[in-house]
Amino acid sequence: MRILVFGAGSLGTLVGGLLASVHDVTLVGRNRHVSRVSKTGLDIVDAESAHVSPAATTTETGHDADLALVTVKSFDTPAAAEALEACDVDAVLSLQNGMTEEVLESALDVPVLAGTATYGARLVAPGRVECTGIGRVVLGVLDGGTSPLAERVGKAFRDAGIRTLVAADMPRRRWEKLAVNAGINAVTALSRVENGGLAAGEASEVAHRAARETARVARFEGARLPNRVAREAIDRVIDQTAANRSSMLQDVEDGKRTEVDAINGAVVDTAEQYDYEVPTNRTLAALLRAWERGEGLR
Ligand SMILES: NC(=O)C1=CN([C@@H]2O[C@H](COP(=O)(O)OP(=O)(O)OC[C@H]3O[C@@H](n4cnc5c(N)ncnc54)[C@H](OP(=O)(O)O)[C@@H]3O)[C@@H](O)[C@H]2O)C=CC1
Ligand SMILES: CC(C)(CO)C(=O)C(=O)O
Repeated sequence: MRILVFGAGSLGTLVGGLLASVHDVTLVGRNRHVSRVSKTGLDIVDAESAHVSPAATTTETGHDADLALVTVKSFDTPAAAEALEACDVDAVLSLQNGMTEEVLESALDVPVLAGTATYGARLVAPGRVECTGIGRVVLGVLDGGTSPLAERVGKAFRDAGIRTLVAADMPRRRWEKLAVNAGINAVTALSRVENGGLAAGEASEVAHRAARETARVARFEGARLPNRVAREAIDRVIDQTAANRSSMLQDVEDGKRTEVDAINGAVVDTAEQYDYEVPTNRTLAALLRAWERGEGLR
């Protein structure tokens, strides 16, 4: 399969690098990283280990591929969609956190698959990515159900050794992931604790309230996500990733823009459509945006 990875940062480089062992992969990313990959290849280290040589470029448009994998941060999705409009790709798959697939779907006239990834990735130097945890990719049809395209993409991922599930219930899974991220990411970023710090105590209660609100909004949207399932999901992730510093905590520590708009902000925006109040998500979003507007960003 010819695969274009749009956004060769941590996750895109890891997944694109793994795919490159059996597929024809082009990474679209930033200068120092892509020029190192073009010259000497890419090292994948830690939980996965490989040396691969995908094509790599800073050129965003004019590519021809069977699949474009979108792995930019959520706030860069509109720009990614605009660039992909000027490419010839047959299908798109997002592995981003937050509700980004709708942005891609409204801008592009090719099928957009939904995806979630629980692999851990960190681009530690140009041409070198750490796999900090082997997780799983779950992908499928955005509105649910099955399709030959989703099966073909799932097989392409599995052929490359990536643990992958093709799921027919992506709407529920996306909301479940959003509930987990709405609870864990903002709370760990604001309280500066690792995920395990939310196992008990006041911050844990805030995280659970945010997840519960998200589950309620998911049900308004027609997703089958009872509060109990959302609670079990967040508890499971807190337990399994206790030592993790969430991606939003890392962004705050690095003085970088966060994905709050696509996570807690998306919960608030959707809740408004149903005249439903989500005070915990609203507060978390307001505090993170205040940090972003203030002295926080470098
Ligand atoms: N890292 C992980 O372990 C996981 C990440 N995710 C999700 O995956 C997504 C990506 O995360 P992550 O990989 O960590 O983020 P990164 O910031 O490491 O990667 C995104 C990369 O895309 C680049 N980029 C943005 N716009 C363009 C463009 N127009 N052309 C070329 N390159 C571009 C960015 O460059 P620049 O910074 O210079 O703009 C950056 O290098 C997020 O939604 C995240 O939540 C999900 C699961 C795990
Ligand atoms: C699941 C979780 C919370 C793991 O840290 C994550 O997705 C993130 O940090 O963005």
